[in-house]
Amino acid sequence: MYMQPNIVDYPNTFNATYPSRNHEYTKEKVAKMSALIEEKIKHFKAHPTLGIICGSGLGEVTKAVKDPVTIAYKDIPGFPRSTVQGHAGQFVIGYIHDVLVVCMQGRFHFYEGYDIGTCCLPVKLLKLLGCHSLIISNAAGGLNAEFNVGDIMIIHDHINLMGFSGNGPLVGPNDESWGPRFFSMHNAYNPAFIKAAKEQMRKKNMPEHVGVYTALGGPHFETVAELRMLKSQGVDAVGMSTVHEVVMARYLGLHVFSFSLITNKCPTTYDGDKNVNHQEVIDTGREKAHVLVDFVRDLVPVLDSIKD
Ligand SMILES: O=P(O)(O)O[C@H]1O[C@H](CO)[C@@H](O)[C@H]1O
Ligand code: HPA
Repeated sequence: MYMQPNIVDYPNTFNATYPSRNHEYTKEKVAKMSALIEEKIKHFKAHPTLGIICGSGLGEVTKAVKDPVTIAYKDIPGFPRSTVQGHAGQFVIGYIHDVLVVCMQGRFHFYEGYDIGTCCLPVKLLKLLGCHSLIISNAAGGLNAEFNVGDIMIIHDHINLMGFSGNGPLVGPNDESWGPRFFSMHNAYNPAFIKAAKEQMRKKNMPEHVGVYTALGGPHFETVAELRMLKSQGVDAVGMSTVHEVVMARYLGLHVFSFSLITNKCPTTYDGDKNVNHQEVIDTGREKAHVLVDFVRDLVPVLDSIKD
């Protein structure tokens, strides 16, 4: 769906149009959202330090949270709503071990009709709530032949296909008080976090998959020709999220750990009946919920203790 561009008065000369509404999410506006949440969690007498964005069907990760406070997105004025099955549309805030975490059960996707800046608003909110690091999870199709359905792949890099064509969250005026105009995406996925996660996987006898993720605009799944192209370019897992959230997180100076649950295999041949569908994605998430809960629960204190 094409979004009506937002028209903004650019100083002095002309009206510019921007594909991202990021610049509308000013410090003042996002701070109002953050204040509403802070009011509901003030009994913790601490601010959350780690944000967790739950992918499609991966909301059960919140089972690891003790004494949770739940806040619906609809109760935060100006915050978008989740429209996709498997995204409950609420914050779940509480402790995992001794780390106060904010989980987002539900993210926003470009294909829902949100511009790419709005898809990244949650990252700005998590920053203002006090998070120094994020765990960003997603459900993804596996392109790497070594991956089985139900495996976890640690993301060590991405290809920003939507950003390639100018559809990035930071296109438009920049407010330096959030972050710099230009910044590096080198090692955007924190190497120390990756090392710690691999150690967890080894201890748990999980396959230690590490790979490259890419996101397409969706909502349709990919053709065989598209998947073959992506595979030839080094992509291991395919989804419709995460990449732009990671761009926003790095812009804001947040440390990132990200992983995909491989919910389906991506078909790269025309034979057989290999139709990917969203129900399969959700079902795999539910079936693997116990693995995800265990993985995230043990990872949180380790990641929280790594400050750079
Ligand atoms: O990336 P998450 O939100 O996990 O969701 C993935 O699952 C959905 C497709 O089934 C798409 O939204 C894709 O991006
Ligand atoms: O195969 C897929 N393609 C794109 N997005 C996805 N999200 C889950 N599985 C997939």
